[in-house]
Amino acid sequence: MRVEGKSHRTIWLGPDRTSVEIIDQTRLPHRFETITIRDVRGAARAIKDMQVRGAPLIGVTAAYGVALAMAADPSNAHLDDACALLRATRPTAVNLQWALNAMREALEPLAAPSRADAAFALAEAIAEADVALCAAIGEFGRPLIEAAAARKGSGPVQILTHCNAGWLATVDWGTATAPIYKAFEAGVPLHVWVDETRPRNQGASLTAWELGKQGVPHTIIVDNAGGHLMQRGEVDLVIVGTDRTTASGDVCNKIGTYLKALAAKDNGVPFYVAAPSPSIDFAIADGLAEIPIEIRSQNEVTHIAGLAEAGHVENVRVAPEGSNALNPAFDVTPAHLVTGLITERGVIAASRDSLAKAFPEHAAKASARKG
Ligand SMILES: CSC[C@H]1O[C@H](OP(=O)(O)O)[C@H](O)[C@@H]1O
Repeated sequence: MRVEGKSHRTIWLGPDRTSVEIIDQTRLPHRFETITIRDVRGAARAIKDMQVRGAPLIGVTAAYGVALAMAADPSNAHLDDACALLRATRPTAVNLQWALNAMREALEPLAAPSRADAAFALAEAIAEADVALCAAIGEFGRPLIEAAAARKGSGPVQILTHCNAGWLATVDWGTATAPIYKAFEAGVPLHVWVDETRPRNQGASLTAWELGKQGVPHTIIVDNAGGHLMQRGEVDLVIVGTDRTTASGDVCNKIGTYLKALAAKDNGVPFYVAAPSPSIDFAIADGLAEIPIEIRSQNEVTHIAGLAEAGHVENVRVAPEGSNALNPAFDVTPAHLVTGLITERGVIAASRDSLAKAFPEHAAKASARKG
C-alpha cells in the first residue's frame, strides 16, 4: 500500500539480490524503519521477534529465509537445518509450514548449484501470489460492505476488526483489510472500529497506522468494548484474519477473536473471516484439538511498548513485580460462529463441504495424505 506517497510492500529483495529487506514492525507506529536480512538466522529472528508478523507474511519471510540459506550452502543438510530453524519460530500460522513444504518440495529434486536461484524465484513467486490472493479477497469481500451500506441507507458502514490482518500482515492489501481498502476506494462510506488487541497492540499500533496512512476513517477501542458497541447497533459487520482455518471451518486467530465472534452471534452481527488458501489447513478438522496455540512471553502482558520522551521505543511495566501472567497468542472460533469465509475464490460457508468444493485440489491432496 502507499505510505508517504510511496508504494510499499512489507518484504522485498535487496539491491544485491542476496539479501531481503523488511519493515521492522516492532518500531511502528512511532518509527518507520526497514532492516536487511542477510541469512536464514536473520529471517528466523525476524519472525520469532515479530519484526515481521501475520500469517501470510510469516510464510513469505520463511520462503526467503530458505532462499538465503541456499545462497550460503545449498546442501541437503543445510536445507534441512534451515527448514527446522524456521519451523521452530512460531507454531500457529499454517502459512509457515505451507511455505516451507513448498520450498522443500521444489528444491529437493534440484542439483545443489541451481538451488539458490530457484529458491529466490520461488520465494518471489510466493510473495507475488500473496498479493494476488489478497487483492482477490478484497474484490470478493467488497460487495459485503456495499450490501451493508445499502441495508443501512445512510451513514458509514461500521466495521470492526481485530489485531492486524492488514497489508502489514501480508505482502500487500492485507486479508481482512483488503475488502475495506477496496470498498473505500470505490467510495463506500465506512468507518473501522480498531480493536487495540492486547497484549502487543497490533490493532492500535499497526492497523490504526495503516488505515491512517490510507485515509480510512477509524477509531481505536479497547478489546473489551466490541461487545458493548455491538449491543448498541454500532457494528454492522466484523471482518478478521486467520492464522489457521481447518478443513471444517474452525478459525484460529489472534487471542480475543473468539469473544468477538460470541458477541457478534449474540447480537446478530455478521462475522466474516478473510481466509486465503495458504492459511487453510486441509489436513485437520478440529481446531480446538489440533491447532497448536503459541504461548508467548509473560513480559508482553506485564509490560507495554511505548515511545519514550527521548524518542526510542521502550517497554514499560504495567503489572506489579512478582505477578505471573499467561499469554496465549491465539484462540479458536468454532465454525458455527463464522458467517462466512472470504477466500480468493469467493465468499463461502465455514464448512467442510464448502471448503472442499471451493478448493477440491487441496481437499484431495489432504485426503490422499491421510490414505
Ligand atoms: C492476515 S493474517 C494476520 C493474523 O496474524 C496475526 O497474528 P500475529 O500478529 O501474532 O502474527 C493475527 O492473528 C492476524 O489476524
